[in-house]
Amino acid sequence: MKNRLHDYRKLYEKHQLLEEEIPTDPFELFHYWIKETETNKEVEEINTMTVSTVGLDGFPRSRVVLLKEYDREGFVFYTNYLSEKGKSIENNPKVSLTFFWPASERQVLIKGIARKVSDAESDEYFQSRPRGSQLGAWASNQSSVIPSREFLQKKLDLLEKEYENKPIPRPSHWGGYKVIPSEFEFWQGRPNRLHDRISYSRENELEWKIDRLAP
Ligand SMILES: Cc1cc2nc3c(=O)[nH]c(=O)nc-3n(C[C@H](O)[C@H](O)[C@H](O)COP(=O)(O)O)c2cc1C
Ligand code: PXP
Repeated sequence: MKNRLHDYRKLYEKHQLLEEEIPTDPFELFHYWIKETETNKEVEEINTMTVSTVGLDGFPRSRVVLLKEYDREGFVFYTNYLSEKGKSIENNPKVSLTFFWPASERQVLIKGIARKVSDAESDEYFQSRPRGSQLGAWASNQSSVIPSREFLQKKLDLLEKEYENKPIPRPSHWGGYKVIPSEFEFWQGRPNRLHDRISYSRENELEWKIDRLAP
């Protein structure tokens, strides 16, 4: 059976991205796009992004994570350092991030190097999480094969007892990565599939080369 999705057809026409209107600093444009998307209260989880890594087997692998912080240096997400992605990053820190905000017909691609954030930063973020999420980080040996759902639940039950009325420390294998970009691409959907694509490539600490790419 062939399932055709040919009739999904959306015309992108909400915005445009023109050279004369963009900042020289891609972080500024990213910030502007996030802030603008945030004003649309119908958009959920605008901080989701796809992080792609190169696996130990040489294959790329992508998964969604939550962007928790960004500044003029880079983009931070939190995860298990011993997960599949963690091991991949340790072996090859070259990653890409992809944001897709359908409501504003926009996509942002980022190419960069992932570096662990400091223990102090990871501690601070970990302590801000709900206790359930903190225990979840202890309970889940992320990416490993487990026998059943019950296995996880039992681990959680034991951890709840162990840490009852006690602060939960951050597992040393759980923390943040900051992706330091060397390239950004801002994609704005336009009619006739003739989208605007503006790329920023890092030239030095402060300067970026701006190019328009064919859609
Ligand atoms: C909306 C959403 C947000 C997620 N956020 C995170 C996150 O911030 N950190 C994380 O480790 N996994 C997050 N996940 C789970 C990952 O997609 C993935 O399943 C997990 O990190 C294991 O990936 P790996 O086995 O490739 O390392 C999220 C999944 C979804 C759908
Ligand atoms: C496995 C996993 N780890 C970490 C996170 C980040 O969660 P939090 O917002 O609690 O830090 C998520 C979000 O879905 C997740 O699924």
